[in-house]
Amino acid sequence: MSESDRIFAQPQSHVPDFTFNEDVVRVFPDMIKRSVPGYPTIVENIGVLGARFAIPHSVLYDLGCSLGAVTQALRRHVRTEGCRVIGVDNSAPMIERCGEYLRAQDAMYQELLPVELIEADILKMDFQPCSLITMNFTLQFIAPEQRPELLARLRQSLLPGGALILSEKLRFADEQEQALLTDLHIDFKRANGYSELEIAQKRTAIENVMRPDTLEIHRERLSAAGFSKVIPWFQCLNFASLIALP
Ligand SMILES: C[S@@+](CC[C@H](N)C(=O)[O-])C[C@H]1O[C@@H](n2cnc3c(N)ncnc32)[C@H](O)[C@@H]1O
Ligand SMILES: O=C(O)C(=O)C[C@]1(C(=O)O)C=C[C@@H](O)C=C1
Repeated sequence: MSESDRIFAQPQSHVPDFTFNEDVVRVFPDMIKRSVPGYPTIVENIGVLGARFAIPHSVLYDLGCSLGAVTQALRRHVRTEGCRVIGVDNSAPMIERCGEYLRAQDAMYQELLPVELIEADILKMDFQPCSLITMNFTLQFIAPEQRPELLARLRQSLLPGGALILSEKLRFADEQEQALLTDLHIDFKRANGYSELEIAQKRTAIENVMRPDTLEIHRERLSAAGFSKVIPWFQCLNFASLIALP
């Protein structure tokens, strides 16, 4: 089982940039649930949405799969014949632990979709034709200047009738909206037991590596990448999920 997240509980003289290392992997399920409002709802419903877009005998990608929460939800909900899931992450400890979780799921249920796990940088890999791509809080960790090309390549690999499901932390152009939703997100973290020190040190750790965009920038960039329609289906505070159609 996953341990509780105490990573930022002690004062650090220098807070290093956040990485998905062994220490984070150990506490990740607890960390993401206590940090991202709506995370369990988003994950479960990506399984439900996935079932609608999955095309028989096609690939479903889970990019930045971490411990495979979305992959597991797809396996709970998608019954489309001949589909298989490919989970990709460039963190070796994530992929290793993800494999253990998926083997546990295999042992509990029958007739689950097959899964292939790949340790790779999504910026460097080639994508097969696919009916579903999920990036659940992954794009925000990709350098902004590399996002347009990645999205264009993903759009090219999507089959007609498929979809990209993109979940991201948002920022807001309107100052008041940005201030209120940031404060409410901090309230959410406090309500989940994080101290002021933990909240402050985590913010320092992620500020150089996680760069949220506004919904307007997401829309424009997805459209420039060739997506015909962008449909927000979930928002809780400053976290949202979008369906982008090819
Ligand atoms: C916030 S986590 C994703 C959470 C996960 N999708 C879930 O729903 O539980 C972001 C993940 O993206 C991965 N990642 C970041 N940049 C990547 C890249 N260039 N290629 C592959 N994976 C990447 C990280 O290693 C991390 O596991
Ligand atoms: O925005 C924050 O403060 C977060 O902690 C967010 C966030 C995320 O959105 O991925 C950052 C890193 C961890 O993966 C868990 C949550």
